[in-house]
Amino acid sequence: MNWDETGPDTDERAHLVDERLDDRLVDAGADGEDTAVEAALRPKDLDEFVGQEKVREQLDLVLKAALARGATADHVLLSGAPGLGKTTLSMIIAAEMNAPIRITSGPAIQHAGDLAAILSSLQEGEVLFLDEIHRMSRPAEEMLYMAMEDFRVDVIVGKGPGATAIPLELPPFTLVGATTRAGLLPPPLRDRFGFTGHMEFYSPSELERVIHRSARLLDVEIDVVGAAEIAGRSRGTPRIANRLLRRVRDYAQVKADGRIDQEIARAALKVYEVDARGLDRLDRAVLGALLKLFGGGPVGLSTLAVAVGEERETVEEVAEPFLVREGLLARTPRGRVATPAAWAHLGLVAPQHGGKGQQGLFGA
Ligand SMILES: Nc1ncnc2c1ncn2[C@@H]1O[C@H](COP(=O)(O)OP(=O)(O)OP(=O)(O)O)[C@@H](O)[C@H]1O
Ligand SMILES: [Mg+2]
Repeated sequence: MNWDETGPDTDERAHLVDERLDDRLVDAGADGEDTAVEAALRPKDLDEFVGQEKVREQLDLVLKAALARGATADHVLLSGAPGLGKTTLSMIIAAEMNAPIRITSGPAIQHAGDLAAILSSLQEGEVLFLDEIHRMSRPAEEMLYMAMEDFRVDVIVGKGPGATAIPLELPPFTLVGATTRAGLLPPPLRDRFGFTGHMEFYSPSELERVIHRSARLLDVEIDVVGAAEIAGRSRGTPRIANRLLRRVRDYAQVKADGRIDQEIARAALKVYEVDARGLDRLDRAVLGALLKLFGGGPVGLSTLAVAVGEERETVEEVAEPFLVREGLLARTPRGRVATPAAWAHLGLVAPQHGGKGQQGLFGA
């Protein structure tokens, strides 16, 4: 039997993975605590927004030009991994345009009627932020095409053969769509955005600036090396940087005088098992199994998952993306393979022949 046919479907899988992510300090998704404090840490205008130079510069032009023309800004699509600042940027767009913002998300719009209700209540120039836009229902998506292009929706009245479409004019508005999966957007939708900003991972020095800024807002004293230490472990993601900062602050308050320096940051992140490159226990378990049990691979995903006592999905979707991004692990047609950097990172010595021992063929 094919595992894929009997395994959980995509939604169940996402749920499984979500649960698994909940207790991870280095997960880029927002947890309850993040949501509560993020509002306070969000930059309020483009100047305060750290990094993303290209997107910022391009967006600045789009917005300034619209303001100068006294027009509503073009629709904006923001794509990028979780925690890189899409929601933040959408709020900045509204602020820069001196416009109100309405916030909703793809999963919240089940029926086209839900979207019609939102669209028809927009004010002129309002920013509509549609988070997770790739998760909208098909009929809503089609309604959105027309709304974006012609500022018009057809409201269907009645059912069956007697149903009639009543066209409804909409005031001009700016749609800001956000997605972590730009590839899942149907091309007709993607094409209707006047501007698409791809958010990149942040450099360590950009994250240092994020950390210093947040520390100021949280009223925490932190020195340059302490901030660098946290930045280096934040996986290129401001949300993780802010979260690690809060955990290090806890440690500094309980174990020291509240000030954060390199020593405090290191000791705190040791307690939370986030290593110098930002790998946590799960990441290291996967990498450790690959190296110690399978000689660096190649080994199949299922075998690797069993070896670390995790679900396949957890290994594939939670641990691997970052390991691949860091150049520690490669996915090959024959299975998972560790890179020389992985051996070095775990302080192990690779066997001769580049680690492609015969034992690796078992799981492939
Ligand atoms: N460029 C930035 N400068 C400073 N802080 C930032 C920046 N980008 C993001 N942050 C901080 O990171 C946190 C997460 O950002 P945000 O919620 O905008 O991410 P997101 O891309 O919308 O994530 P998700 O995909 O999970 O919705 C915010 O609290 C914000 O303070
Ligand atoms: Mg968001």
